[in-house]
Amino acid sequence: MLIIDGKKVSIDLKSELKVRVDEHRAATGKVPGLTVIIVGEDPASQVYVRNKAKSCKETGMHSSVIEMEASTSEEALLSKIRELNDDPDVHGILVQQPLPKQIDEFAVTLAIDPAKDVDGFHPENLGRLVMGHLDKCFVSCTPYGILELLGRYNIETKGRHCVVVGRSNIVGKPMANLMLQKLDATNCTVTICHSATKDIPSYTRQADILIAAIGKAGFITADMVKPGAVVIDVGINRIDDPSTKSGSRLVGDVDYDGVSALASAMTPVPGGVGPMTIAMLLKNTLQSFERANNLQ
Ligand SMILES: NC(=O)C1=CN([C@@H]2O[C@H](COP(=O)(O)OP(=O)(O)OC[C@H]3O[C@@H](n4cnc5c(N)ncnc54)[C@H](OP(=O)(O)O)[C@@H]3O)[C@@H](O)[C@H]2O)C=CC1
Ligand SMILES: Nc1nc(=O)c2c([nH]1)NC[C@@H]1CN(c3ccc(C(=O)N[C@@H](CCC(=O)O)C(=O)O)cc3)C=[N+]21
Ligand SMILES: [Mg+2]
Repeated sequence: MLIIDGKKVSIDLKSELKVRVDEHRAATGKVPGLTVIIVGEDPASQVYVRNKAKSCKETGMHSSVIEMEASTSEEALLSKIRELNDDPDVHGILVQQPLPKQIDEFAVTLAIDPAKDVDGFHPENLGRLVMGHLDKCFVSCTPYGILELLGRYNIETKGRHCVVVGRSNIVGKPMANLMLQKLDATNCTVTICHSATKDIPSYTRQADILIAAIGKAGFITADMVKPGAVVIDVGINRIDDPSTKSGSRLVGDVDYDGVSALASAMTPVPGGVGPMTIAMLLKNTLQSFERANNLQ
C-alpha cells in the first residue's frame, strides 16, 4: 500500500512557492499578504490559524491575524472585511469557520471580494469551478490539495469512479465538481453520498477513488472499500486516548488499519490532506498577488 504523504508534498510545494515569492520581492519589493480573521476562542481553530501564519512566514509571505471577540456582531465583522477588501497590501482574506451563531456564514462569504477569496468559498469562485473556468477562480483549498496529491502521485483519474462521502459547501461539493471536470487530471464519473443516502456501502464499494469528508471517526471500514481503491481521508476527528500524553489524538473518517490492508494508496491522518490544505491556501494567496500585480 502506497502512503500518500501530504506532509512531504506540502513541504515541497511550500519551497516551490518560496522561490516565486523571493523572485517577486526582488523584482517588485512586494510580497503576497494573507489576513486571517478568527472570531472567538475555539482551541482547534486557534491551532489551524497558528499553523497558517507559520506556513506563511516559511514561504516569505506576509501574514496577519485579526482576533475578534466571540460576541462580535455580524456588522462589525462585515465592516472589517470591507476594510480588508480595500487594502492593496492584503491579497488573501480568510475568515476561520465555524463562526459564532449570531453571525451568518453566508453573508460573510458574500462580503469577501472574490479576487481575495483564497478559500474559494464565494459563489463566484464556486460557480466558476462548477462551470470549468478554473484558471479564473480560486479552488477551495482542501479539494485543490487533494487534486495536487493525486497528480503528484500519478493516480489515474480519467473514466474512473470517484465516490465522495459528504456534501458540504467547503469540501464535498467542490471536491465532487472538481473530479467531474473535463480535464486530464480529473474526468471521473462521480457519485456523492450524504446522510440521507440509503445503503452507503453499496456506493463506496464501487469507488476506484473514495473521498471521505464526513466528520465521523472511522466511518469508512474495510467492508465498504473495493480492493485496490485509492482512499483519501479528509476527516479530522479528535478522540480520547488515555495512552497518549495529551489524552487524545487525531484520527480521520477512515478506519486506517482495516482499510490500509486492501487499499492501493491512502492518505494518513495526520499528515495527509490537512497540510495540503494550508499549502494550497498559500498557493492561492500567491496567485491573488500575481493577478493583482499583472505578474502572470
Ligand atoms: N483536512 C482538512 O484540511 C479539512 C478537514 N476537514 C474535516 O473534514 C470533515 C468534514 O468537514 P466538512 O465538510 O466541513 O463537514 P460538514 O459537517 O459540513 O459536512 C459533513 C458531511 O457529511 C455528511 N454526513 C454526516 N454524517 C453522515 C452519515 N452518518 N452518513 C453519511 N453522510 C454523513 C453530512 O451530510 P448532510 O449534508 O446530509 O448533513 C455532510 O454532507 C470534518 O472532520 C472536518 O474537520 C474539513 C475541512 C478541511
Ligand atoms: N475559512 C476556513 N477555511 C478553512 O480551510 C478551514 C476553516 N475555515 N475551518 C476549519 C477547517 C479545517 N481545516 C484544516 C486545515 C489544516 C489542517 C491540518 O493541518 N491538519 C494537520 C494536523 C493539525 C493538528 O495537529 O491539529 C494534519 O492533518 O496533519 C486541518 C484542518 C481548514 N479549515
Ligand atoms: Mg462545515
